[in-house]
Amino acid sequence: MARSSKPPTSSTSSPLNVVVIGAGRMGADHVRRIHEVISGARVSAVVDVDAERAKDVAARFEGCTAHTDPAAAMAAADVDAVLIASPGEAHEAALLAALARDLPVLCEKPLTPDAASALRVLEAERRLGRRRIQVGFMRRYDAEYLKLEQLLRTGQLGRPLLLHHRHRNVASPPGWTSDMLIRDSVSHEMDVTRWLLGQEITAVTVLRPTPSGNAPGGIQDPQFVIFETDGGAIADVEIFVNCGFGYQVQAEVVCERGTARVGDGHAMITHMAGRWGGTVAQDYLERFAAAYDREVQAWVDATRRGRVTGPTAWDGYAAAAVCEAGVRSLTEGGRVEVDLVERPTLYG
Ligand SMILES: NC(=O)C1=CN([C@@H]2O[C@H](COP(=O)(O)OP(=O)(O)OC[C@H]3O[C@@H](n4cnc5c(N)ncnc54)[C@H](O)[C@@H]3O)[C@@H](O)[C@H]2O)C=CC1
Ligand SMILES: O=C1[C@@H](O)[C@H](O)[C@@H](O)[C@H](O)[C@H]1O
Repeated sequence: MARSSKPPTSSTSSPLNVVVIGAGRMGADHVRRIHEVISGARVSAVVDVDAERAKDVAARFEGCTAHTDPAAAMAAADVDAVLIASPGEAHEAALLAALARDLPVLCEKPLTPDAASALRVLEAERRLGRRRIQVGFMRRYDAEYLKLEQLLRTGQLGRPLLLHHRHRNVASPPGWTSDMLIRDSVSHEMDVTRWLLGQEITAVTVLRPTPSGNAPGGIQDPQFVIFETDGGAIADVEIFVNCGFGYQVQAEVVCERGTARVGDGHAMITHMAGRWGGTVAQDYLERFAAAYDREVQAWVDATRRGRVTGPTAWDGYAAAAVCEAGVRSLTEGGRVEVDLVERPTLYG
């Protein structure tokens, strides 16, 4: 947990004024969450390059203004914090503008789309001399993943040896390409593997099974991804973004003295008319609703105390570096080593 030298502009009794950049699927959902679900913050401005979209989302909440330029919105006098939910390619500019104003930021994953731009952000934060950025790897706030991480930390199961992940989406959005399975989807497993094991990923191998006949535009879907870590563990990820039936995210850790598994989604099982079963979530907004709520509440609470918690810019950079290795393995084949710079002392 890092302590910032600059307390938020708001006093602890007044809500944090948040600028939300990007009013698409995630941005609009975070705006709703800040106004309707969590406490201690309000959205003072919504920014989107699509002026109509910004206006539409801002108009739902009293006193919320609409903008098309992130830097101009951040320049307003009453801004305490920034939530970035624009596409990954737009994150670097928004992050650098927020850091230039010493504003705390919750940035949706990815921190940035590649390691070089992520390093530029790390360098800007290092120059500032304090952590201001939390990256939106929300699985760290999911009740099941939290339990798993706590169990592993007790050491009861012994040393983790293997980690199996499954990540399935109903259908990929229009225009998806094969590398997006790694960059947009498997980036979560990169973070969760590093977090659960407390180890860095050192090499990535992407295997390409015969694609599903339902994969649009001939994209390579599914893929089977293997991570090696600096602690000697191996993690595998089945990523399948056109599975058709539901949104499933599961993880099983195999340790020296036992295993633990999350994500089976057995909230309720029915037995009826000679059959038994439950339901499968249909997307991430449903499956991880509580995790997003917990993530944004934790960010607001920490920010109001002048602190920065959660996944750091280093975590975002590490995921970007692993993504690059993964995309190279996907396109060129074989095992690709991850190229990580030395971790700056700011990130512990
Ligand atoms: N944590 C999670 O589970 C998820 C995270 N994401 C992440 O959230 C971010 C947004 O994704 P979606 O909402 O799905 O995308 P989206 O395409 O629905 O929305 C993006 C919005 O940003 C706007 N925009 C584009 N460039 C901009 C700029 N330079 N400044 C301001 N606004 C700009 C677009 O007009 C659009 O309204 C991405 O980084 C994505 O990876 C997305 C889905 C799930
Ligand atoms: O971050 C996300 C999306 O961008 C991505 O496209 C999905 O595959 C993930 O499940 C979701 O959590």
